[in-house]
Amino acid sequence: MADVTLITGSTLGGAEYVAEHLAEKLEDAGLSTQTLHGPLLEDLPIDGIWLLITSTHGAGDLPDNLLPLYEELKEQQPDLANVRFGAIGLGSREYDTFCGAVEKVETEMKACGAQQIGETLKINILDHDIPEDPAEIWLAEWKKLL
Ligand SMILES: Cc1cc2nc3c(=O)[nH]c(=O)nc-3n(C[C@H](O)[C@H](O)[C@H](O)COP(=O)(O)O)c2cc1C
Repeated sequence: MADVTLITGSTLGGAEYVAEHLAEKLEDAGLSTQTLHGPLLEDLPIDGIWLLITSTHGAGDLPDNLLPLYEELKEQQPDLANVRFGAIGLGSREYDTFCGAVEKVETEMKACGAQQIGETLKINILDHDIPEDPAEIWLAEWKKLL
């Protein structure tokens, strides 16, 4: 099992680029990683460390590729007491539902007993042309908490 499992939800690819960048940084720091774009529960280790990175679409909705996992968490309520997780959202302040998807995922992870490491980073793409930059800064602090 990898030290950190990165899980993405993305429609246009932005969250996937962020995940790939952060996976590289984690590997540089000597941690092993696995990156899964829109996995199902059965694809995931139910212990260890997850790093969830998702954009928001529709009106505060999850990207289509992360929706099945989110629904599994809601409906099956798997026991995630041995999972610790970090969370990053990509969104735009143009919307009232800024980063609504990552908030939903965070709530559901906690409802399943997972313990959050650090605070959720919400990246406003209007302020950051390159979302990898704030994500990398956040990661440097997050890594210290592992
Ligand atoms: C149709 C559409 C709806 C969106 N709705 C929201 C929203 O409700 N809240 C938000 O914070 N961002 C919203 N966004 C902004 C996206 O989350 C943002 O562009 C993000 O960088 C896309 O990342 P992705 O390439 O990983 O899908 C929306 C974007 C589009 C195109």
